Amino acid sequence: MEKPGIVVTGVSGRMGQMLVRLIGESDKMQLVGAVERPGSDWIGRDLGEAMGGQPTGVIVTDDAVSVIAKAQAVIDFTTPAATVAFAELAAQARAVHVIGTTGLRPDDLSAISRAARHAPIIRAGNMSLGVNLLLGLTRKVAAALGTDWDIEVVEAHHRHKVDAPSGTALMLGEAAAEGRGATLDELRVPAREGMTGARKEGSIGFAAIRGGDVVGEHDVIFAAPGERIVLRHLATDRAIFARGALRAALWGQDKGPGEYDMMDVLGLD
Ligand SMILES: NC(=O)C1=CN([C@@H]2O[C@H](COP(=O)(O)OP(=O)(O)OC[C@H]3O[C@@H](n4cnc5c(N)ncnc54)[C@H](OP(=O)(O)O)[C@@H]3O)[C@@H](O)[C@H]2O)C=CC1
Ligand SMILES: O=C(O)C1=N[C@H](C(=O)O)C[C@H](O)C1
Repeated sequence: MEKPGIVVTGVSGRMGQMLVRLIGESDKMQLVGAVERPGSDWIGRDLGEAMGGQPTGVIVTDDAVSVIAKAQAVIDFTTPAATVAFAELAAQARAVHVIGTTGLRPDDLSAISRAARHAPIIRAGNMSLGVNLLLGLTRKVAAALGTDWDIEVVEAHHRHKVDAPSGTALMLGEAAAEGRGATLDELRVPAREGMTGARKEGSIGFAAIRGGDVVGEHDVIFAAPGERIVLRHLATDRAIFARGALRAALWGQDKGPGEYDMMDVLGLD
């Protein structure tokens, strides 16, 4: 069988470049397209050269339609608006769409669900094995402890991150809420400031730190009088996310239309 052809969107970005490097090292897939934002100074350049290395023959384009039309998978770590547009294009091409983009709003998620009627979409706010294992642990611990244990999710990321709380923090909050038989919307407390009043029993709080080059750190804190449990994931290399995304692109090749996540890919559910 021929190796699946992959299009990477947002190729000049932190995740885009990491994906291109790992696809170059893989013998299971091939890069067939590199997409950037219209107006980017990478457009029209050889991708390898733009990344500071040898020419690859892949020219960076803003014409996503033409490259996605010949791809088996699109791997997408960009922005919510771009991701919604790519979901429609991938659906038209019946290509697997792997979405790592975070900060998606309810309208974006509805558009993604519509696209998933035509092709498989695999979306996760965190594609690492460690975080996806942590989701299960968080659900279990939350289910085992009563509401006298306060749950707080604290995350830290690099100074360039534009959304908060992180997609991972929200997934961890959802897992904790699920463990308590509720939805996150019911229990979530947004970032605190000012005279907030005392903590509401059973709520789930979030706090975000931004600075330097932190790749991604997440703590789920369970705090009770006299003791605390802290579940922690530390990412020190973006390759963990890219490897998960590549695995998802291959996993999706024989799947029908629908929405999937990394728990499905990793067989963790
Ligand atoms: N699920 C996961 O495991 C992970 C998710 N992420 C998420 O992935 C996203 C990207 O992160 P990161 O790589 O750090 O961000 P970057 O800003 O480094 O990369 C995003 C790239 O997308 C490009 N882009 C923006 N709009 C378009 C468009 N319309 N068409 C094509 N390309 C476009 C940007 O171009 P330009 O800069 O020129 O605007 C940029 O190159 C974020 O939402 C982040 O939270 C990150 C890591 C792991
Ligand atoms: O923007 C990032 O960098 C990351 N984003 C994802 C998130 O929002 O959780 C995943 C990871 O933490 C890195």
